[in-house]
Amino acid sequence: MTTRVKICGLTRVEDVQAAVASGADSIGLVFYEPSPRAVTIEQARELAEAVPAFVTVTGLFVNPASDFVEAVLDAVPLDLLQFHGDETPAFCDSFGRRWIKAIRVQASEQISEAYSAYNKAVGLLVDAWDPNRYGGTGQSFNWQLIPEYRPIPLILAGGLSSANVARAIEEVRPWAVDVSGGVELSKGIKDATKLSDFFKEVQSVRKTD
Ligand SMILES: O=C(O)c1ccccc1NCC(=O)[C@H](O)[C@H](O)COP(=O)(O)O
Repeated sequence: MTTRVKICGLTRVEDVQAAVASGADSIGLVFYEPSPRAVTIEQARELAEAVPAFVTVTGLFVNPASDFVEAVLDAVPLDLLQFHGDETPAFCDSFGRRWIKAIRVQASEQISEAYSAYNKAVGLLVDAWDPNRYGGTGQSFNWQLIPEYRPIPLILAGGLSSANVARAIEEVRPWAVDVSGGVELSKGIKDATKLSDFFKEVQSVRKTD
């Protein structure tokens, strides 16, 4: 099976272009001010305009106010919403858009519970737990905690890079992988060589399937 790739935390048009040229299926824009990868609505619109047909734009939020999500949706052509905080299923479902729920994994049961609770999501993103940060930590977690039963497509995130993504795909068999820090030069600035190396590794598994 082909593994999709989302590149998250883009802040520059040239990085969007490099990610798309490398083969990204989705571009993630962070609408969470404390993040070093946060974009303004104006910046996001410019970045989204650089995304061609058949590549999706995902807007990432952490415990946002409804009004803020609505304001972003009014200005930026987002294909998907990604909720990375403690949002309820009803909140995630209240915008009339397709959405992904992200959880920070500490135990296997958490994933099964999230599958039941967020059953209207189009993807469940599993990321590393960090007591102080909601995501983009550059840390991986114990992939053995991920159950085989996946009623909703599983997106693997957390500390992925060209050094471990092929092994991650072989071991976890996710629907998609999501990466931010592993393809960066510095926070919010992507590195074209790291992007290209990342995709080569993903491709290497695709070829052996
Ligand atoms: O990227 C951030 O700064 C961020 C901040 C708060 C919540 C989520 C955030 N990023 C979410 C992502 O989708 C990242 O791609 C994911 O957490 C993996 O990040 P990394 O471990 O750096 O690859």
